[in-house]
Amino acid sequence: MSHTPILQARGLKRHFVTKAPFFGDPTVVRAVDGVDLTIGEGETFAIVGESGCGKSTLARLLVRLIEPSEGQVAYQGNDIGDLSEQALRDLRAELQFIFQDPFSSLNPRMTVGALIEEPLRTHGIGTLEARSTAVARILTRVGLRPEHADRYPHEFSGGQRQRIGIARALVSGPKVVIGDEPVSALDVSIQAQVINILEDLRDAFGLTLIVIAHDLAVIRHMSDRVAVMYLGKIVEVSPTDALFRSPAHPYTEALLEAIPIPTVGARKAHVAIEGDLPNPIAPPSGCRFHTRCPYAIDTCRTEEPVLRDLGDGHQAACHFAGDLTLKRIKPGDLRRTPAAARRFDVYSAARARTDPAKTQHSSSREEKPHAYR
Ligand SMILES: Nc1ncnc2c1ncn2[C@@H]1O[C@H](COP(=O)(O)OP(=O)(O)OP(=O)(O)O)[C@@H](O)[C@H]1O
Repeated sequence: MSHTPILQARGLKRHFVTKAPFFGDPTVVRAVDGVDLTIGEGETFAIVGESGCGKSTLARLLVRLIEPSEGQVAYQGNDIGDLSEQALRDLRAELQFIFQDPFSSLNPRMTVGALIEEPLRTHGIGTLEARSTAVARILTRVGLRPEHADRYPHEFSGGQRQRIGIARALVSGPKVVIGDEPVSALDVSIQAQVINILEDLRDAFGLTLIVIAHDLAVIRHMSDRVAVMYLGKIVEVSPTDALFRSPAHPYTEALLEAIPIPTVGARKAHVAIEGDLPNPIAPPSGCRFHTRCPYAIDTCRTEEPVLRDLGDGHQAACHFAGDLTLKRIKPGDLRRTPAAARRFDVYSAARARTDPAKTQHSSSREEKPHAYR
């Protein structure tokens, strides 16, 4: 990553303590459980993962909409945990959020003009006249008209309301914008328009964009780098092309295999990842993905893999992530081609190095049905 760092998280955790309704001890949900990341100025950084893996919590921690249980976030090199009230208010103007649901995030009793102007008023930016000029200008930038300022949100379609949400987020001239599923509530036909607007504004204003999306096609299209989250941790982070070309973590591989094949008239091959997301109250030992991973060996059940550097900014937290060739081998491959059989031998040898107890049982692994098919 050649960009200057703009946001950095170190050892970031957010554990939600929920009280038991009647009896019993409170439970602790480890929503974000030790995240380190660096986001560069001007880059579009995506966060993906199944529902409940901690994406929204991480995004809220990055802009201090919620407080961490542990760890730090630095914006332009300064810890945002130590800010005074005033400095925090100034920070809020620079780090803005676009919410998923344009219906509930806009106050229905305020005109569109008042809604878009609100962040400027809150941060004491500009005179009344300058603010109304800024509102008219940003309305035009998002493809609406200045006279729309006098109308109310219910008079607009879903796509237009999301444009209003974007205008509201951008009017104060932020440096970082976080979109939490910014298009997933919209019709597919409208999604591309809203994405185009976001990309235009990003390029025009040199924004750093952090996008949370479950739609991998959106992410592939928009982002420079992707972080994959699983149960509160980042398990892979990579430039987008490399992630889609050669995922290094079995969870990423499973997410990619779950993408429907967009062939007209064909039945969609929508493959779900086997099993449910384990409860973040008691995450599995060792590698948190081992309970659903078709490659798991004993080591995976006991030793937690750390994010390892694979070169060119690609990192993955998997005991096998060092050799991407090995990662592509699936048990079923053995029965298909001699080349695949040879690769399987290499794979078994690598497993033996990591987990000698498993060497003599490698053939039994062939019988295990592949979890992603
Ligand atoms: N305020 C809260 N109190 C208790 N638990 C919470 C709270 N907010 C989030 N959680 C829990 O933390 C975990 C992570 O939630 P989070 O919303 O960050 O996940 P997510 O990946 O963004 O999911 P989604 O895609 O569904 O929004 C979930 O188990 C969720 O139930």
